[in-house]
Amino acid sequence: MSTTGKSIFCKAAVAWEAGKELSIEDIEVLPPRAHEVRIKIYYTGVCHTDAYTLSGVDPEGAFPVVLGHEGAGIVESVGEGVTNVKPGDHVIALYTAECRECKFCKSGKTNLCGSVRATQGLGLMPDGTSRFKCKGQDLLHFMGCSTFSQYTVVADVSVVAVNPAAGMDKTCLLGCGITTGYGAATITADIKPGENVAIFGAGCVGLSVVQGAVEKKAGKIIVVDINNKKKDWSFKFGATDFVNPLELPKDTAIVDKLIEMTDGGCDFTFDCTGNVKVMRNALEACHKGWGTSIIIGVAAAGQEISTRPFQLVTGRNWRGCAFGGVKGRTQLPGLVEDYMAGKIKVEDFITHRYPLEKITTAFNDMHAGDCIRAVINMD
Ligand SMILES: NC(=O)C1=CN([C@@H]2O[C@H](COP(=O)(O)OP(=O)(O)OC[C@H]3O[C@@H](n4cnc5c(N)ncnc54)[C@H](OP(=O)(O)O)[C@@H]3O)[C@@H](O)[C@H]2O)C=CC1
Ligand SMILES: N[C@@H](CCC(=O)N[C@@H](CSC=O)C(=O)NCC(=O)O)C(=O)O
Ligand SMILES: [Zn+2]
Ligand SMILES: [Zn+2]
Repeated sequence: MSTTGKSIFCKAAVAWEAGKELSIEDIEVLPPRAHEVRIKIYYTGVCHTDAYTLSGVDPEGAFPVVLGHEGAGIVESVGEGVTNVKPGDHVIALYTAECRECKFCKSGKTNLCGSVRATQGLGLMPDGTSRFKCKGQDLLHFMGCSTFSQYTVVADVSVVAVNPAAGMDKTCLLGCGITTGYGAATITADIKPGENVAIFGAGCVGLSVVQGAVEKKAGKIIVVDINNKKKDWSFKFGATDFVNPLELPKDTAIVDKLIEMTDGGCDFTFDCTGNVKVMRNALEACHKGWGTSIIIGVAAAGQEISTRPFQLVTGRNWRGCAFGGVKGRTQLPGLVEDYMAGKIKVEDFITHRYPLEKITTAFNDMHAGDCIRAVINMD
């Protein structure tokens, strides 16, 4: 029997309060309105940003909410006026929308899109309402995706159809972590052959920067991580060097070590930790005159970055990117093809797999240090 135009009742992991475990609930998912798409989510990754928001340190965090933003599924139904996807399409949800009509989209300078960002940040659909109900109350959406639900509703600008031959347990990871790191190296930095790079933090995002740096034929690809378990992972993805700052001699700072290893500093550094002290080190490890440090990590409310202005006066550049600078609707299908052609590793990032009921275990795994990505089977 068709579900089009009707509510769907399904399971979702609900975050009722900051700092509390997710709870598996029966929820109601309302039908998509105009320019909205309802998706049956098959798989979702668990990104550190989900844990960050659940912990309560996200200035935009609001509850109760259905978290999750790294999901792949199949379109169940669409609202009036949707032309970019249709029922049956295999899709990836996009937390960085692409409307192709706003000032940002038309600028050619950024992948950020202004079309739905304001309501997205409030946890609402573009018309200011929610499509989720549970126990008599509305649940908020998250990052325009809410992939920790068996069904979700997203704006049409926040979804892209991809090759249906690609396994959704893999393509879900292209919805955030892998694309973010790979795009940061290949699009935002656009590393040139021989350039030296340092990546701080070897999680899914950092290792994906490594993968992108290898693709761009970087010179030295130095991973900096305080966890020695990340050494083998770094070399597996193509790093040339691994440095644990906690193991340097007492009088050697990580910045000095990197400057020495790269004959004056790195061409590019990437923060993939969200730690503002690390961000400063990453900037100061850049080569005088031209080095660029790219902030990817997300820092807690109240955290600020600082350095001596002289670091910038003397030609270092400080910037950042969201989703690696990748335009989701335009570029993500191509990344899926690259994965299918064996040009981008995806399976290698999956260290844990769980059913929806075990999603809290996936959150706990993230803090244990040996989890790169956990993939949740939503079925
Ligand atoms: N800008 C964007 O678009 C996006 C941003 N993010 C953000 O990127 C960051 C990385 O995400 P993800 O890869 O999933 O996270 P992970 O936690 O998996 O990776 C972070 C890594 O950094 C290591 N680390 C922690 N502190 C330090 C330190 N002081 N010096 C060096 N290494 C350190 C961690 O070690 P340990 O294993 O011991 O914890 C871990 O290996 C997060 O802040 C996330 O929120 C994620 C996706 C998109
Ligand atoms: N809500 C936080 C900021 C969180 C943040 O920076 N998110 C990244 C993506 S992280 C993915 O895992 C992002 O895309 N930022 C750009 C955006 O428009 O949100 C806060 O308020 O500090
Ligand atoms: Zn993410
Ligand atoms: Zn736009």
